[in-house]
Amino acid sequence: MRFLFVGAGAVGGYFGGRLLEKGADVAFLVRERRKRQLQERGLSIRSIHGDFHTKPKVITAGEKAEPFDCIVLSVKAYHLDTVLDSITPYVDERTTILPLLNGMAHMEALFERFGRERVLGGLCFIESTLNDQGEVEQYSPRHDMVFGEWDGRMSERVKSLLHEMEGANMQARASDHIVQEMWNKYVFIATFSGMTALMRTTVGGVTASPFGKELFRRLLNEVVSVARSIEPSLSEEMEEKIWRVIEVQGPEMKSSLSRDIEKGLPTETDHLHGYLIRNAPADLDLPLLKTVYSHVKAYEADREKTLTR
Ligand SMILES: NC(=O)C1=CN([C@@H]2O[C@H](COP(=O)(O)OP(=O)(O)OC[C@H]3O[C@@H](n4cnc5c(N)ncnc54)[C@H](OP(=O)(O)O)[C@@H]3O)[C@@H](O)[C@H]2O)C=CC1
Ligand SMILES: CC(C)(CO)C(=O)C(=O)O
Repeated sequence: MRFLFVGAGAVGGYFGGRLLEKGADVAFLVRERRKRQLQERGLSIRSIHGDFHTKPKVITAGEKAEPFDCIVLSVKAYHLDTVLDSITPYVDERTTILPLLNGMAHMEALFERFGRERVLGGLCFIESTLNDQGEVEQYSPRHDMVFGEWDGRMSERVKSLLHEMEGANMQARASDHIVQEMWNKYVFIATFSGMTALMRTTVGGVTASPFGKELFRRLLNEVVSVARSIEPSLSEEMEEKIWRVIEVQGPEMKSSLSRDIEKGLPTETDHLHGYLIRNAPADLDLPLLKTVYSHVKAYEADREKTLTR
């Protein structure tokens, strides 16, 4: 199976690298600067699960290549529009598109562009980042990728993807309820990234602060209320289950959105928090979610001003 990972960042670089390590056929679609970096220094993973270094195959948008069997999307949400155009030449009837982005809004764009039958649901649970040398640093015990058909079928393509990933130094799992799992992850990350970004600290820093735990729980409650208004099939127990997941995170854990703020980069708050607010019923009171969103948007506006000065 030929894989194309779109973006060789924290997530794509990690999972694409792990598949290369096991001998899979993987190429990365990257932009010029990252291409030069990967050609000069190679792809390096520094991880609690073991380091790995390789010289990967890289292509840039527009370069000639046969369509791929599986295109894994691992870019930030605000790069998705450009990426949809870039991958179109590499998609044909054999291609499966597997997005690993946090959130849900990208699914609508993918279904619209490529048709539902081309796209799997997907998510990952991993804490990783690119350091200033362009190496992937990976910290969390979990390095999980989950994917599945939108209707829950255990299809042949899901089985063969799983087969390709077997034996790689990562946890790959097929899900027969990927919609619920993606929402669970979305609710988790909207809450987790929201609180850690708002308070500019780790999960342990939030919960040790005077009202941190209480605010965390209230934000979770708001996010679950919106999620269940958008997707009524979501289970009633999800709030309790996600709270338990938040509670067992290591105290040093941070979100990729917080790391982006620390690095002075744009964030996915429009995709994560903005999407929920835009799609919430008008009478739902969302004071904490709106505080998170306004806070991160204010950071983004200041960042823009500094860049244009
Ligand atoms: N990091 C984490 O711990 C986790 C992240 N996620 C989610 O995974 C997704 C990806 O995040 P993450 O890997 O952290 O992000 P990164 O910013 O680390 O990586 C994204 C990569 O995409 C590349 N890119 C951007 N535009 C293009 C383009 N047009 N063509 C090719 N490559 C492009 C960027 O390359 P460059 O700018 O160098 O050109 C960058 O290296 C997000 O939705 C995030 O929320 C989910 C779970 C955990
Ligand atoms: C919280 C975490 C690390 C879990 O995968 C994540 O999804 C993110 O930071 O974007």
